[in-house]
Amino acid sequence: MPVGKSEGPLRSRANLFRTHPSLTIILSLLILILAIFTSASTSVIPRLGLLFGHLTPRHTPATTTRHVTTAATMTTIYAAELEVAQLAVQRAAQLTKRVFREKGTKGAVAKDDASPVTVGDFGAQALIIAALRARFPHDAIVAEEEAAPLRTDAALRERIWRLVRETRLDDVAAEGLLGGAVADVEDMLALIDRGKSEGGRRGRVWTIDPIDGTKGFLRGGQYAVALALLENGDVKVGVLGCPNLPVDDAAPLTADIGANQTDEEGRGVIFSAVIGQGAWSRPLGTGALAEGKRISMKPITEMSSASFCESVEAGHSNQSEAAQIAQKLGITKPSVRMDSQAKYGSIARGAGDIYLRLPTSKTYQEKIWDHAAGDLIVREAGGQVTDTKGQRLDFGVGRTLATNSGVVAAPAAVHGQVLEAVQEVLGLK
Ligand SMILES: Nc1ncnc2c1ncn2[C@@H]1O[C@H](COP(=O)(O)O)[C@@H](O)[C@H]1OP(=O)(O)O
Ligand SMILES: [Mg+2]
Repeated sequence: MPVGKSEGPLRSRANLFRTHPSLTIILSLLILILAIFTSASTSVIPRLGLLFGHLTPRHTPATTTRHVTTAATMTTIYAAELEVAQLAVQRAAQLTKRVFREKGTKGAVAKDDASPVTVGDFGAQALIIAALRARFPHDAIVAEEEAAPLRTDAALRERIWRLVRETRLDDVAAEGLLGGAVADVEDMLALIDRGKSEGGRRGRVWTIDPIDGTKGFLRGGQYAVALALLENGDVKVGVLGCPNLPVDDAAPLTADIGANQTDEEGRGVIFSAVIGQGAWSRPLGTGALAEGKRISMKPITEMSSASFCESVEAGHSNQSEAAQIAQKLGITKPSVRMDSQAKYGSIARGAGDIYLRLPTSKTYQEKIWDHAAGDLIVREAGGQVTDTKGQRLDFGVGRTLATNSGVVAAPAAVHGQVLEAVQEVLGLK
């Protein structure tokens, strides 16, 4: 092809740009915008969430693929909430694990209601709320602890601040998704006190138990870092970090699962669920989220070989009534006792079958942070969760489950049978 023929148009185009420099600028801008949008699916959109809170993340497509594993990449609904909640729990668990490894009192402080709280509870709560504030700044928060004891105790405050300052995920992008570090001690106190919402049936409310099962934590047993999102009173997202449970979903519940935990390698699991999307487990890590696996409850074919879980603390659940219920059902195995919502996670993945929580007092009201995540995880794994009257747990009443009494959680197919035995023993029929 003659050279002149192909050069002609090129030269005239070059002249056009020389005579109209604004065209060069417009073209460059167009190229830049195109480049941004093609890379947006992997980097830009998730960061917009940091600016616009829950408005953007709710509609985030599978943008966070590197961190969101199978569960979330399949759908966009609550994907950002699920990812942030799991990473926040994973980060908080790094702090609680550090405290757990300390021998002795683990910084235990007496609360007004005589229940213990540790430096781990305060620190984990601050870290989780920091992530929620960064990503979903308009959401309300119902959390177990408040900063008052720290404001009057400088040594305690400093100890917790050191833990908070030093705890971060070892994956820069994951840490970035949580909004980064807490600014200073005052900010830490303010974060802890953001958890004072009254909850209720309207809008988005996160509920946090930074260390569920504090007594188990102090004893060296099971505990959980619990986080759930309620919308108009219903649980939509639930996450439980259980640092002392085996990673393997198929590992049977041993009699000693609730005791003598040493935070050894190979343990630690995150359970998660999103409404209508199933329940998942994955290893509890230190950086980006590990790959998750779908979990489901084990069908009970023979009630005689079923196992049931209950509290270690006899003051939290009536153990003698539970034994009578088990006998009535023909269950032959002794109960598996463990602290915290690790019980919900354990039955959700089929390691155990039934969880009974039988009131020990007429006046105690269960707290929403002690049940919200576990309730959804079990229901999404094929279970049914009610109170001893057979009513669904109502998380829209306020900070407590004021209208419920106890918990009966079992695979859906046998829940009716279990509830009947519960009601017979408790004299509710
Ligand atoms: N009388 C009670 N009945 C039921 N649960 C209780 C009672 N007293 C305390 N709890 C709560 O039980 C939870 C632990 O449950 P589990 O026995 O399954 O590990 C804790 O959050 C604890 O709340 P708190 O932290 O306010 O003491
Ligand atoms: Mg608790």
